[in-house]
Amino acid sequence: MTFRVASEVGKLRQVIVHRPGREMDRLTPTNKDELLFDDVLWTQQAQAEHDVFTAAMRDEGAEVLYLRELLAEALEIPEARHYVSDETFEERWYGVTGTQIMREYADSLSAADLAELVIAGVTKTELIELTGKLDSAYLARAENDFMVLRCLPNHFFTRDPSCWIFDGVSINSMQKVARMRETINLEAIYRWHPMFRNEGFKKWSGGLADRAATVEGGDVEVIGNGAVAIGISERTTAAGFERLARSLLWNSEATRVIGFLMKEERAQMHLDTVMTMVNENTFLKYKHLGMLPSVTVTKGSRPGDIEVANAPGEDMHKVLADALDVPEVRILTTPEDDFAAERGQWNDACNVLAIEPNVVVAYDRNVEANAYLESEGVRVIPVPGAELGRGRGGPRCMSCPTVRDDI
Ligand SMILES: NC(=[NH2+])NCCC[C@H](N)C(=O)O
Repeated sequence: MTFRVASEVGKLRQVIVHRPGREMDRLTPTNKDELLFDDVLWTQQAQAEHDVFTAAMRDEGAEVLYLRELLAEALEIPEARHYVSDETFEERWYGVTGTQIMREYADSLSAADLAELVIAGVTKTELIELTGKLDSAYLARAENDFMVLRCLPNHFFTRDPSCWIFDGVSINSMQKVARMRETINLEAIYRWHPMFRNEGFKKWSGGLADRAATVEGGDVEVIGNGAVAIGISERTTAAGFERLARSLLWNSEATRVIGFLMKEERAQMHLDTVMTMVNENTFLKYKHLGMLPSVTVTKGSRPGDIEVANAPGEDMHKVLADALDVPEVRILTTPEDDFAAERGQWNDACNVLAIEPNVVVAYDRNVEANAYLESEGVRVIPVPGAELGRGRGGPRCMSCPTVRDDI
């Protein structure tokens, strides 16, 4: 299968997901905010919900790949192992001896256990039990239940640390400390996993090396007709946006890259929390999103140059229509009162995953939004999300499509 995603809605063929695991058991009321969750999760129930989600995608013909397995398989390759260990166990975080202690322990593990360690993290008490060592300023300072290596509970939002755009992938530098190490794991998978390492796909970004120029996949929508829409948001910076746009315009089939200027707030951290596509020219849009001002980037005249054109908020729908080369786009906004709209958006009512045009996966709890979509001719495949949704992400966030049919 050739890795390629040139549309938000082309038939979904292959997708990377992560089934929540032991990392979720590390979430507590004390650390949840820092770890970007609004509540602690019932892990087994979250897993059961996730299994329904993956079954739904399989039933519709998509191949489901698990990040944990991909990572464990990649880590069988010595170079991948070195890369992940070097980047994960970093002196600048854990000091000289803390790093040594963790690194020695990591080196003793099988590939599968190392994958588990970098996802689930480890507490001070566990590390001392496992290694018998504690002579380190970093460890001495930490409380016993402190995660000396943080867990990565947001890994099941596979949309964000990497995203496919046309025939390449953007491996993303993440905005929040809680998610930065996810990038390392994706980098290892794409560079060394046997499924990817000999494929000639392109890389649009520099991963960790992009540092402050962050981009998160939840902001990136390949809307079609060579156009990409990106939220410049709480998570994707203007710099990250322009650098990705330049890379796409000069190296891919992208003809324009639109940046929507979003509010910086948690409820709408990514573009896909407020607007997703349900078919080639139809967007499901949050009632209170309003009209977003935008910047459209096209190729400049000299190689590597880009040109930026501003458009005011009132042009938002026209900007989308022009990009798709249609007279107008269809905007679906659930007709409901302001309370229901705000509650729905909080529960990812707008974060649907298209399986093909007019077929989407959505959380079952968003009853009004789903009924409205059905009334507009969209088949909704409902999946439970009472636990999963506590991390503020829905079906689109939980999926990283690697192959979709072209439209
Ligand atoms: N594509 C998305 N909307 N992802 C949602 C990610 C939610 C996650 N808790 C975070 O704050 O990063």
